[in-house]
Amino acid sequence: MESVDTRTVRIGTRKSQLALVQTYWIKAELEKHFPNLEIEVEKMSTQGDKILDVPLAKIGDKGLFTKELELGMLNNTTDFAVHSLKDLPTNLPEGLMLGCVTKRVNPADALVVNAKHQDKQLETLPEGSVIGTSSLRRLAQLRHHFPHLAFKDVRGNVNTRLAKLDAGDYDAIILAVAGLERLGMSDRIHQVISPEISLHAVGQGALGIECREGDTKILEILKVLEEPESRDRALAERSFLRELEGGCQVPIGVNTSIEGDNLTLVGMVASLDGKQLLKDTVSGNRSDAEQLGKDLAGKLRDMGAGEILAQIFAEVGRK
Ligand SMILES: NCc1[nH]cc(CCC(=O)O)c1CC(=O)O
Repeated sequence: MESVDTRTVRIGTRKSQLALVQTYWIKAELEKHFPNLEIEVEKMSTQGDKILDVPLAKIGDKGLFTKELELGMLNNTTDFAVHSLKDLPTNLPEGLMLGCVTKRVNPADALVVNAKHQDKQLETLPEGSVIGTSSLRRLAQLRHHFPHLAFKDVRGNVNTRLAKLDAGDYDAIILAVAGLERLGMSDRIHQVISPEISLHAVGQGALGIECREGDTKILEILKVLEEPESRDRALAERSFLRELEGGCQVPIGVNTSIEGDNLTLVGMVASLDGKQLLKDTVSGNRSDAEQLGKDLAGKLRDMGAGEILAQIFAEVGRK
């Protein structure tokens, strides 16, 4: 059999700083395992990178950050794409698959504050403080716990958002811990938000590598990057989201943990005003990860999640 490291491998990536950091990390890891592998990086612009003046929730999220990368794989100009797993839709185009989930870093959200609030926490920010977030999930949960705060959309990559915060457009913004850490900006993490306050997005903190279905050589190469716990947790979380038919831009949050063979999945669905917040937990063998996600979705549906989501799709003006 021909060895896996005798062909050139081409990685497709977005051009944002975070995407490039993640892609070059994957490239370096693969080069450690396969010193003879030739790896090229193909930088592409996605719709999500181009449309910067419309709130994310209004555009919808069906592959906003992934479509162009997927076309590259389908027409064989690239072999795989590195995504923040949370940006990867739960249903992939025909012919493509989630080939690998890498070891997850801290999946929590972080509060980042304007300098004038250095001495404050989420709990002590003054009434009316303006919090920047483009995520309905963060919005709904924070409104639920802190109805006295004000919320405003913020778009752009991490650097753009931080610049707007520092310029005084916001009192604080919410960003993923993982993104800030990967960009070497851990010093901006003012407070790590606990799961009791805000459950994170499905897949947050892990990288997902998408590739052609049945491309055994690429799948063989990607195996060295796979981390079983992160993979099982991601499968449970993605199955939960898929079952509720929500993308990244719906107020759905999760938290997962594994102890021994037991996987616990916490999930929530909230209304945009934060007044309704449904939350429940399932637990079972990690080999049934996807079934656990479905079970939890069923539980939340029984509690009324379907009505909350239908209301949101009507409000946001799509579906
Ligand atoms: N939607 C943008 C996006 N996609 C992935 C991350 C952070 C890294 C991660 O969650 O893995 C971010 C920025 C953010 O939410 O702050």
